[in-house]
This record gives sequence, structure tokens and C-alpha cells, in this order.
Amino acid sequence: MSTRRIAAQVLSRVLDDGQSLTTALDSALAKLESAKERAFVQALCYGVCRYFYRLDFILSQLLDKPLKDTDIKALALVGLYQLIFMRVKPHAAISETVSAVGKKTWAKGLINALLRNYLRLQDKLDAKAEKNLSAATSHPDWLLEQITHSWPEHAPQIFAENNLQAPMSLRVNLSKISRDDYLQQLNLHTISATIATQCLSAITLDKPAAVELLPGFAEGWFSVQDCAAQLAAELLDVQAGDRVLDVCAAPGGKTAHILETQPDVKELVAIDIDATRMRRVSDNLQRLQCQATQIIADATRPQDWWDKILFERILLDAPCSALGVIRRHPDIKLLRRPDDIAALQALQQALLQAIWPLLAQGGTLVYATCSVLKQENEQQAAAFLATHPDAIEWPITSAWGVTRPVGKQIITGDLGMDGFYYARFKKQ
Ligand SMILES: C[S@@+](CC[C@H](N)C(=O)[O-])C[C@H]1O[C@@H](n2cnc3c(N)ncnc32)[C@H](O)[C@@H]1O
Repeated sequence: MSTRRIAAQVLSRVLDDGQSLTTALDSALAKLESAKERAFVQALCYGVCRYFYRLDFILSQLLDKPLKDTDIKALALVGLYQLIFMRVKPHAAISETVSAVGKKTWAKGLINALLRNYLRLQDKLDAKAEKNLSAATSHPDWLLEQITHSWPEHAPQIFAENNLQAPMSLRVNLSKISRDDYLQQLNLHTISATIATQCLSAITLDKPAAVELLPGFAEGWFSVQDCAAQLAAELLDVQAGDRVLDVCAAPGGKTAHILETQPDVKELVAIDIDATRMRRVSDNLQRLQCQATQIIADATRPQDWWDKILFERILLDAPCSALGVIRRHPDIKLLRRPDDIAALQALQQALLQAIWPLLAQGGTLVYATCSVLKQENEQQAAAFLATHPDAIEWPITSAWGVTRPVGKQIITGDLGMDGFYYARFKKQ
């Protein structure tokens, strides 16, 4: 089947069924044997999601009435994406996209006319898109409002960063190899990379690469993880002999990092509500040769799973809107709904309230999200402090991030990092 048709089918699943791009793409790519074809389908799907609001605006200018057939609409967007953002020759982009229509032959003339009209009116349409903020930044209106409300000065940076491809960063497993030695290994394999000085274990590759092509993946020398996410384990400051609780742990990136940094914990308990995601924790720990007690349960109900033994350290990597990682998952712009934010806020606060009693006196809790919205971040932390007199903030004094009344915010793209928020509390 034509690669363009496969891409359109994947995009239909995202647009119509609300499937995540990763899920929809994984099953489609598995059927393609050629690496070149897989890369092309992936580039089309990511590109259309990234620039959906711009492409959709232009499409609406080319049509008298909206296209009801999602497959054909997705194909039209795939066609426009090639003409605007890819180096495919226009005549090839148009003819291949028209052939990808398949059995819906009624749409051939339509796709052909749409794409040719775009080329004819390109300058005028592009200028019109630039004047419409949603089209110019490729974000839905509600998201523009939310982000601007949280970060009026930083909003243009966030919108621009959200449309870029994130760098590929590695977390070196310091229990197996030092960061300098791993950098040397990369150099020996002629892979250019630099040390990310804001974290102790991070290396950022100059160009993304398949993990199997990097030295020591099977041996557990490294994992792929953004630098911002690598700060969680450092902030938690786990000591030998601590009992540690990792709440909302799946797929286990931070669980493994804690164990790599402090292998002499008394016990690490990793809990998550999602059994499928929890299986990935097991896989990750196995590759990295680390061990944790795994519990599949609702963390807001400790009465169902807690053994009444307190923890010296708790990491709450809360479920959130993930608006700080849009550059990695551009489909978030299509799938997230305004109502999701309030529901997530309620869950975040419920988790904080439920977990706090499990922390020992003198213990530390780190609250983290990969969101840039204040209502999921500093406002949650402030509300928690206001209702918990036994909690005090342990300020984060790092050079990275923007210091907030409570906690620190990393704005998407700062030092090349994902958008993240951290607050750290001690129990007195
Ligand atoms: C941000 S992700 C965690 C990422 C993980 N800490 C890591 O570093 O790989 C949030 C997780 O919260 C889990 N979750 C959501 N609601 C939960 C609940 N009530 N109890 C436990 N886990 C929950 C989700 O299944 C999801 O895996």
C-alpha cells in the first residue's frame, strides 16, 4: 500500500478515534519492511500533527465546505504538508498523493485540485495563515490562551519550541560506567555528543540515533531520557538505607534512575495504576539489572496497598497534561481537551494528599510534572503547602529553571530541555 495512504490512515486514527500517534503508528510501521518507507510515514505523521492547525487552516481556505471524510481530509493534509514542509518535488507530491486515494475514486479530482490550487495561491494563503495566531503557531486557541495565561512573556518561546524536534538525550547508568567513559565510547563509534552540564548523568547526541546502534544498550549502559526528567532523581537526594516510594512510576524511567544513582536503598516501591505500562517497568529494570517492588494499584488509596512502613523519600511524578513534551508528542495538541486540565488538577491534588502521610518525619517528597501550566504546578504546590502545616519547602537552588513562589519551572527549550516543573517538600 502507498506510504501516503498509510500515513493518512494513521492520522485518521488520531483525528477520529483519539488514538495516540505512538499507538497508531506502531501498528502501521510494523507492517512495513523498508526502513526508508517507515521513516517517510513517520515523518509525514509527525509533521502533520506538528503543523495540523496551520495545514487545517490552509485547507479550510481551499474548500467551500469542510471535508467530512476523515481519510480524505488526512490525505489532503499529507499532501499539503509535503508541499509546504518537505523537499518532495511538487509534481511528485501531487501525483503520489492523488494515487493514494485508493478506492474512494471520487476524491481524486478533489485532492488534485486542492493541491494545485495551493501551489497557485501559496503566497496569499501563507500570508493569511501568518495573520491567524492559531495557524501561525499551529496550536488550538484554547491552548494558546492557557499557555499565554501561565507564561505571557515566555509563550512565544514555548509555541516555537513545541514545533521543533526535541534533541535525543541519554542517561548514562553511573552504576556501570562513568559519563566521561561513555562519551569516549560514543566518540570511538564516531557519534558526536556533548555532556549536558545541568545533570550529572546526561549526554545529548548531536543527531538522534537508533538505540541499537549506540554502544552498550543491551548491557544497560544508558537509557534514553530527556535531561529535565533526569533532574528528578538528583532532587530526591536518596541516601543509602532509605525506603523510597516512586508514585506513578510507569514506564519506570525515574525508578531506574534512582536505583542507578543509589543502589544501596533499603527498598524501592514503584506503584502505578496501569498494568500494561507497569510491564515496561519490569522490562526496563531487567535490562538495567535493577530491582524494585512493583505494585499495580490506585495510589490515591494507600489503604489498599500500603504496608504501614514509612518512606524516607517519595517521588510523585504526577499524571499531567504533558504540555511540556509536545515537541516529542505533537499529537497532544490534537488530543488534549480543555476539560482535561481540571480533571488532572483534581487527581494531582488527590495523589499529593493521599501520599503525604506515608512520608517519615524529616523525609523528602518531590512533586514533578512535565507540564508548563501553573495550575498543575506551582498552584498545586502552594495549595498543598497551605493545607499541610507539617510540610515545608526545601528550595531548589539550581542554576537551571525559573524560580517560582514554590518550586522551579523549566520552560520548554531552556538548555534544550523539555518543559518540566519540580517542587520539593520536607516533613517537619
Ligand atoms: C508522568 S507518567 C509517569 C512517568 C514515570 N514516572 C517515568 O519516569 O517513567 C504518569 C503515570 O501516572 C499513572 N497514574 C495515573 N493515575 C494514577 C493513580 N491514581 N495511581 C497510580 N498511578 C497513576 C499513569 O498510569 C502514568 O503511568
